[in-house]
Amino acid sequence: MNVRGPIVSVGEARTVSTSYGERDLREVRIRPDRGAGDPVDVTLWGKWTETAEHAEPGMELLVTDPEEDEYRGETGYATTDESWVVLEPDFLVDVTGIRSWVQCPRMYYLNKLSGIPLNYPVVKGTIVHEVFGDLLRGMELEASVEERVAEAGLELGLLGYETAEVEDEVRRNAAAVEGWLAQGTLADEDTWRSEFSLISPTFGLKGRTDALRRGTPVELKTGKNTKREPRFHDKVQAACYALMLDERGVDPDIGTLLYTKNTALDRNEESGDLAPAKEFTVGRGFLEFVVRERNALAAMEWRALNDPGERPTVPTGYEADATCSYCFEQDACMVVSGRLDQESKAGQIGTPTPDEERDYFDRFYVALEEERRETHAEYRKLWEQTPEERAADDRALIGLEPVAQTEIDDARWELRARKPGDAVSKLREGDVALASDGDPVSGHAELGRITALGSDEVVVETDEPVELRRLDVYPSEISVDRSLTALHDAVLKGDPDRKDVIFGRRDPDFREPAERPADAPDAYIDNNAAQNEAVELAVDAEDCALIHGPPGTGKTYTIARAIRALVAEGNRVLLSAFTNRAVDNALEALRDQGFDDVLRVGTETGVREDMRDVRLVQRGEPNAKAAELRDAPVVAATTAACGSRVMRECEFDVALVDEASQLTEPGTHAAINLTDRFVLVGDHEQLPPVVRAENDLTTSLFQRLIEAFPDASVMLDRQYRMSQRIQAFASAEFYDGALRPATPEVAGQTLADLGVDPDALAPDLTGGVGFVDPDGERDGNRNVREAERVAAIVDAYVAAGVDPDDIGVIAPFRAQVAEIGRRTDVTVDTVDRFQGSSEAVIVVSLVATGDLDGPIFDDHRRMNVALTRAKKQLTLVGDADALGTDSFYARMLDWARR
Ligand SMILES: Nc1ncnc2c1ncn2[C@@H]1O[C@H](COP(=O)(O)OP(=O)(O)OP(=O)(O)O)[C@@H](O)[C@H]1O
Repeated sequence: MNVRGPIVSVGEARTVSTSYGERDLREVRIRPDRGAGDPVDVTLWGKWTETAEHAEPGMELLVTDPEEDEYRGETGYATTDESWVVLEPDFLVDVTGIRSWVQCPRMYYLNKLSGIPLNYPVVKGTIVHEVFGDLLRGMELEASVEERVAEAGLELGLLGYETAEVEDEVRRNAAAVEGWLAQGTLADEDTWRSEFSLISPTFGLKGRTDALRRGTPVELKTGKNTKREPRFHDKVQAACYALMLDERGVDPDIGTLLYTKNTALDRNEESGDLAPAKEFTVGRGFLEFVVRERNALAAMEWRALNDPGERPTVPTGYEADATCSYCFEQDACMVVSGRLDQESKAGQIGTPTPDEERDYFDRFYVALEEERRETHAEYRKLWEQTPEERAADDRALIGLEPVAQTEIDDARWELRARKPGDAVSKLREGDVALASDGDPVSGHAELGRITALGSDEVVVETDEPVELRRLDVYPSEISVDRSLTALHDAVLKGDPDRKDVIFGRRDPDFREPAERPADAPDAYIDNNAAQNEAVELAVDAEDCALIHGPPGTGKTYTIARAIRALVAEGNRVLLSAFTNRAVDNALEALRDQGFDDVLRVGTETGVREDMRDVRLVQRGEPNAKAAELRDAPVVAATTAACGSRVMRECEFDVALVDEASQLTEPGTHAAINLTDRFVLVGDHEQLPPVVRAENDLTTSLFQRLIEAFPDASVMLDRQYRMSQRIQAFASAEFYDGALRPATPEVAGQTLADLGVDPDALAPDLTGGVGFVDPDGERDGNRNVREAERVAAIVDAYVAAGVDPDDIGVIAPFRAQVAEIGRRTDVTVDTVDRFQGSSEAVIVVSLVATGDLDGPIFDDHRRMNVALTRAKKQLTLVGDADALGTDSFYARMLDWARR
């Protein structure tokens, strides 16, 4: 039994005499049942009073296995010897975070800001870990070393290392692992598991242990340790895994640390215990210590968001006993403290950044931490929802039947499973997802990438084999982590000149046309004045340029032309976008325009097949690999990839960022931090940034800058997609009537162009735009009658001769997407999934009846996207009465019925 709920008040610390002698206690009043119950007192005894010191009203407290007592007719609870006390259990702390927190809380904070930089110890450590995994899987040492070092070719090359020296060092480190594994008692492979992901709902922990040996955690360290005992913070890390295993009912009594450098030490020079493997007993007291430290961390993070002070709470370093002068991070710590004017045990150097920059940093730091909470809330659904609820929520594919597990290249696994025919979810090919044996929390789960997702089969690639019975959406924190780093780099390392523009202290500068190179063409694009102006703005920008591109106005085409012009002037260009799709589309446009000298950075499954020939493969000879990346005139990667440790090492003259209106400010910084100048391309009248939290992250840097500096922007006003009739409404409502068809052919498109006889169709399905009211009934997020009607409309178009590939259906909710998908074979998806694409014929299912309740209808930008996907025929299906309740939708209805 547990008690759990938000804290109402925290009592004073007291000492009382008991039959066991003097004992400390502290009473905390909570509202049990997660706030639903009447307040009760929970007495925290002994060392748990330390956790009470961090507790504040509003935080959530969990006490496991408490003792229940009655006092003056009131029920109360008290900790027992079996109890764990956890603050903010919903805040999932990463084990590596606890490890650095124990060294120094401020180091934990600094690590969040700086991310994992590219340096040799990190790369070498990764290689040794991979070799460790290979050895556990029975691979031969030499083959593994060669393979893993080759795979790290790019990173090693960027760091200036040669293959032979790295192989040599890895071999010496790996010898420790091999020697240890060779000891007879460890030979039984079944007792081993390499790399095991663990999540703990009770302790609010998550992480990935290097290995499990007979259920006990083994951690690999590439450093040396000549003491008998493992290092303290290494033990903390192993103990966190022990806690998570404990929650699964395993009772790991020992933890093992493997210091691989020990075998490489010279016995004549080093004294002490040179054995690489050090074991320690995982005692209850130590585990409790780890939980208390985790609680202190979670409490600090809670305060960062909830304390009323002007600035978010961050650790100062005074919380730790550590000596700053011994700390490797001392310099970085002092710089951050100095620039952000933060209190710090290490002291400060440098002058603080201006107020507006610190305010900006604080605002986005908090916004990103809020986003992290939202991500944790997604994690929670993994254990709070039943598999059926998760499936109904489109967040999981359940009931999969494993068909095959095949070992493929690089010691990876391909898992194949049969999937029930009607199962649908948010998951798409290329997504990273959590593959599990049916229970992603207490069973066996591995992260993998979906490589194929057909109507009755799913294929996933993972590092370790799993019985694939369930596949869950994986709520990754990587975007938050990389955004924090990008924020840090932008504010603390950013060029002052750039910051003057970003913070509105001056207008962006542009070169005079006369200063263009003599061989620059008179016009970059001769059939579209706005596009030509956009390219001019891009090549002349000394800070930034903003290209506003409504639907189908040739953003991609213009980006490609601008890149060619910039390269012709000798610039090295970074091409980026929010999605892989947009990056590949821009590359395709570049190649269509005859420019091929590009390098695509991305994972194999992320990059579209026809762009794989220009994809940067990390594997290879270090120098050659580094040169490939450093010398490419155009490098293309998503903004998420721009935040990777490899890309953070790169420099460019100019960044062109597509879909910039869908990026948060920190997400945009990730790309533009790498460059001198930048060009943002987007449309703030279409979908805003994709975030879970409602805060500053919902406005893009693109939108903020275009509103601040209209003179640095141009709007592309000729569209190449929609007929005159289709574009009219969007043009009037979103673009002040400025959007026009680019040519008479575009304006005059009709269904007849597809060889269809319009007379064969009902009148409301022709004429460019039509409206059908099927008299349906909304039920939750679906409307069955409407779905039937939509399918019938699609059938009518097909019967009239439209190719099913030329038809798309858009619905506002996934439930309705599924409802329609069951009744037709054409592409059916949500608005968000349709952004950036188009079809000859689009049918939109509006679902709502009676009123327009729901966030979908509040954001007109979403509707703008839905209404601007069709080229020749757009048919809206919905309830006329519901649409009539809102003036915007009433105007839409008038237009559709005209
Ligand atoms: N100046 C031009 N001359 C001729 N064709 C053009 C021109 N600009 C764009 N196009 C064509 O118009 C079509 C749409 O262009 P593009 O794909 O670049 O639009 P987009 O704005 O990126 O679209 P989306 O709104 O989907 O992002 C393409 O077929 C492209 O080749």
